[in-house]
Amino acid sequence: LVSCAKRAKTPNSELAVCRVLLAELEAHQDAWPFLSPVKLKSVPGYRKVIKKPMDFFTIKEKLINNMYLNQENFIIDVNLVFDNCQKFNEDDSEIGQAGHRMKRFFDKRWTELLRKQ
Ligand SMILES: Oc1ccc2c(c1)N[C@H](O)CC2
Repeated sequence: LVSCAKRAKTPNSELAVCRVLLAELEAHQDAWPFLSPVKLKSVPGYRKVIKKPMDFFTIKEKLINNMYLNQENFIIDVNLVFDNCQKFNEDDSEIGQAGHRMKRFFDKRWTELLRKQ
């Protein structure tokens, strides 16, 4: 998907935490709405409403291709997944609730992992 990326300068340890975090997000039972890109052709309005689509598969591709210059850019992309979800889905919808649970999980885990460093 993304191959000719600029080589990252992020120290390996920072990227290792991002890989651990992403693996936990992908394994979460509420991850199903976020595992792959939203099919823009089959979801009316999504392309117009959501300016920057993002998902866990795309984030994994970017990690593999060293496209994150630092941990912060990784966290910005993960939060983009949840912000897009809150924008497009009602809070009391299935996907809306999954997004809130995933965001709470992510916020807890990255502070735990980063506070340990
Ligand atoms: O009813 C539907 C149908 C498709 C989607 C959603 C809701 N929400 C997702 O955020 C984007 C994809």
